Amino acid sequence: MPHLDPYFKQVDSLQDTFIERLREAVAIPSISSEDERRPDVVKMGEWLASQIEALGGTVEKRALGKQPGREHLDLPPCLLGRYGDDPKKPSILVYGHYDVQPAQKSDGWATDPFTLSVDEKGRMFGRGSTDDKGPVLGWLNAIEAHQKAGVDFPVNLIMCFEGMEENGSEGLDDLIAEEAKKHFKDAEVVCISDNYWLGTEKPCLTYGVRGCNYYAIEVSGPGQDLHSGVYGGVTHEPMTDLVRIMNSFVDPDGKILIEGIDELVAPLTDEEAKLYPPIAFTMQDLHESLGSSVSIHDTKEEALQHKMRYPSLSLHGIEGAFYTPGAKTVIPAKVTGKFSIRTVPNMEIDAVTHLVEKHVAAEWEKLHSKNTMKFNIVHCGKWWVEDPNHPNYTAAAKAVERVFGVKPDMTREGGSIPVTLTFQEQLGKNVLLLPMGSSTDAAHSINEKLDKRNYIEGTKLLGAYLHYVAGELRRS
Ligand SMILES: NCC(=O)N[C@@H](Cc1c[nH]cn1)C(=O)O
Ligand SMILES: [Zn+2]
Ligand SMILES: [Zn+2]
Repeated sequence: MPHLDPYFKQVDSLQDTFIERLREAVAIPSISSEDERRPDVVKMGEWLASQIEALGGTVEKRALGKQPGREHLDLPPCLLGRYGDDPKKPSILVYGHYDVQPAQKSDGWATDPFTLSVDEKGRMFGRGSTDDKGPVLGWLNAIEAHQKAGVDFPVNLIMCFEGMEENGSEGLDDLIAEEAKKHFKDAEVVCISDNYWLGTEKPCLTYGVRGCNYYAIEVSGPGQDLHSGVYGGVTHEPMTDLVRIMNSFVDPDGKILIEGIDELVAPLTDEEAKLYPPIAFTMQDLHESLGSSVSIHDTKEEALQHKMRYPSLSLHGIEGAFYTPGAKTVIPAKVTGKFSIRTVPNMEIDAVTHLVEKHVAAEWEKLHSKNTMKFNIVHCGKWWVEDPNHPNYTAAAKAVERVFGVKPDMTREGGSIPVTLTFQEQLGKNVLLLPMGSSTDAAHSINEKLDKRNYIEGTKLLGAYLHYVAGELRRS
């Protein structure tokens, strides 16, 4: 059993330093989906690179070219980092992202999203705190605590930190393919900390994610926005057309109404059904993380299956619509509806797109509208499922037991991290998701937070995992 107590003690005594590090990171509004924030994404990448270098690591800031479809924008660099180069130690690849989802105080945040605010319960609020700045910094914190505790770092750490994860990971697949036999060549396994526990108490190891096919439908007609009193009733309205189409995708119980989608889903076997009852999760956990009791399903097993192994379709928004307070009597001239499908085994990206496109065309036909409709694919990433009976998972389970005193749940994540599949396919190595945050962290939502306990114990966990995985890999 690795001698980890001096490391754990050092993590405890450095907690204020680690929180300051997170405060600095959260203060950089690295929103990858907003053009005007692109310099902040670049700034965040530079800040992160300087943190790695200050700890004695090396970093190459790899340019990824222009953003496809938005050629006026340079993609933010992907950081290819390394800490340690000892041929006697195994090399472990860790991935994370330094970009974040959009956030504005006016969305309903209780505090400024880009100022880390720690409350009396130790909840650290701020955009990116849990997704994914806190977990990324966890790896750096682990390095620092090893150095200050005088504990030998057990592995060579190969790092891949990108700045476009929340915007389709543009450019990353090509880079990974290019670097598979170079920067990533020594990596024996991959570990990613970018998802969440199912509840608030019990850690989990995650061996699957859903994919995400993201689409947009643009409907336009009038040459400009119109007065509804003057033109209402005499023109086809883009919003009316769009809402009809958007309304045809899914029923209020979440059932996808696009013909052929259900047939693409792998059936639930008796053996798989047995995996859900032992998972430590309650409907109360779900309601707590939802912030209310609006769940569709009544049992935890159904809820877990619909999060982990069935697809879902969500409507995200309508660009061009009138949405501010007040009663503007406008007919918007052009509106773009955005929606996505979370995909699962055995749904192939192109097969899903084909069915969606066919459905949209059929619904459009029914409208007999003189407006113009365009269907666009925004980005697609495939689902991923890994073999959890691998030393990588054995090591992580031992680390969880050591730090938290419990055996982790084995889960599949409802969200999407397409790079999991890319690493699995391009490197041919086992990939593990080892989350730091909990179910109540509100990633992507207002008041995103990371609990101090999850950050500090999570830092211990990431460090402990590196010791255990080094041991397991030596054994196998
Ligand atoms: N923490 C992972 C995460 O939040 N992933 C995003 C990825 C994505 C897909 N389309 C846009 N972003 C997710 O929404 O699951
Ligand atoms: Zn993330
Ligand atoms: Zn995210």
